[in-house]
Amino acid sequence: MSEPKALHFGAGNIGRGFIGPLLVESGYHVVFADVDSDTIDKLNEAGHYTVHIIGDECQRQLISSISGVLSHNDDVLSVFSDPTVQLVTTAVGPNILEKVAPTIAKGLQARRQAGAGSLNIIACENMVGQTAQLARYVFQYLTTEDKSWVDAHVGFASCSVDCIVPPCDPDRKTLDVHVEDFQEWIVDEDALRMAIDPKVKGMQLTQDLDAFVERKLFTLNCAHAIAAYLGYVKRYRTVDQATQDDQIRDIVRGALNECGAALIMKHHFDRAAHMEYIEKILRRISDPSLGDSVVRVGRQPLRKLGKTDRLLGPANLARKYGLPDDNLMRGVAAAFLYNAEDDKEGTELQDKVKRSGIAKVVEEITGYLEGSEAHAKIIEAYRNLEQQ
Ligand SMILES: NC(=O)C1=CN([C@@H]2O[C@H](COP(=O)(O)OP(=O)(O)OC[C@H]3O[C@@H](n4cnc5c(N)ncnc54)[C@H](O)[C@@H]3O)[C@@H](O)[C@H]2O)C=CC1
Ligand SMILES: O=P(O)(O)OC[C@H]1O[C@](O)(CO)[C@@H](O)[C@@H]1O
Repeated sequence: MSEPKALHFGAGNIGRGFIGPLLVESGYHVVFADVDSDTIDKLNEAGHYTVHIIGDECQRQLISSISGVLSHNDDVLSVFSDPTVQLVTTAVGPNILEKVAPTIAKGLQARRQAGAGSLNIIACENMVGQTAQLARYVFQYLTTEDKSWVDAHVGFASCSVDCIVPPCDPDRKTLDVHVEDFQEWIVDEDALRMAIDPKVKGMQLTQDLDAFVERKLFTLNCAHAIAAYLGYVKRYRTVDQATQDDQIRDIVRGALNECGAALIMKHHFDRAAHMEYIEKILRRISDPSLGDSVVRVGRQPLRKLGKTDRLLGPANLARKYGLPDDNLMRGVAAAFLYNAEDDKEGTELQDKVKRSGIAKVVEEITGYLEGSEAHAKIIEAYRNLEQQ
């Protein structure tokens, strides 16, 4: 039997640092598909790279059994037609799913024509229901005949993916990556079309994905985003520097307690275990050895201000249960001040504020009407932060 393969879109930090290594360790040959030709050339020329695991002892892991294809040419279609490829993953960024969908649709069509059998697809992006969203995009490009084949043969499984992989070499002179030693990948078992074989080390399957996704996005990503946005306002460079600031740390911890109370109510999490989870996350994001910049963690503020994303998602949940939300609202307010250089969404947000005024923009983005209690809290926090 030939070596099993997995096709992974996005040879970036999480692709090279987390998803790729787990697949390789589990016995897969990983074909990375990316738009960046330089990265693809390097992957094919070197055939390996090193993952540096940041922890008490810095460990190294050599990743081989890898290759690369450009994601926008026909080579990637022949990977879809290969029956030894039974798993396709992505880590390209939530806003890019729409762009990879036509290629995935063509790939699935090629697979059907080649009679290469069933397949599972798992998008590993930080958002609620990322693979279901990808499936909706893909279906727009399928014929009726292809749609019924895909329905019967392709599993689109959403997941929660948690491992901090800060960029260690933004210019990608080397393919090496630095990753933290915490790893969690939880996949919706019910959405798989076939068993994942070989099993992927470290991949947990669940029938209760929503609880895991909200626990992670509304805790790790919420804390991270609030620390990054408040850190940006106070001109800290890294998230760990921001969390050393007592005022920021209190707001982040307060926000996690507010959201934690709501998550415990909704998902019936064990309170003590959830409190431990919060503490662990505060320790993780405060680790100076990650050197994670506030501009990486805060990138794309409009996406992060989405109604089900890491800031408004927890704020809405707390409000739904009539629970305190003051710290969450401070985090939301800080996001409205984000204007990092080279961040198109930051620029777009600040242009909107200049054109329409903060009150209108808060109403438009959050859905909280001017004059409501929630809206007033955000504006008050925004005005206070503006003074800093
Ligand atoms: N870095 C991290 O610690 C974590 C990231 N994530 C999620 O993983 C996703 C990727 O994040 P990172 O790896 O940090 O970003 P990144 O920017 O390092 O990697 C994204 C990769 O996608 C590639 N790409 C862009 N457009 C593409 C296209 N049309 N087709 C194929 N490849 C394309 C880029 O060239 C780049 O190599 C995001 O959704 C993020 O939220 C999730 C958990 C952890
Ligand atoms: O990747 P995004 O969604 O832009 O957000 C950055 C976040 O993702 C992570 O990289 C990993 O979950 C976190 O470090 C951070 O909260």
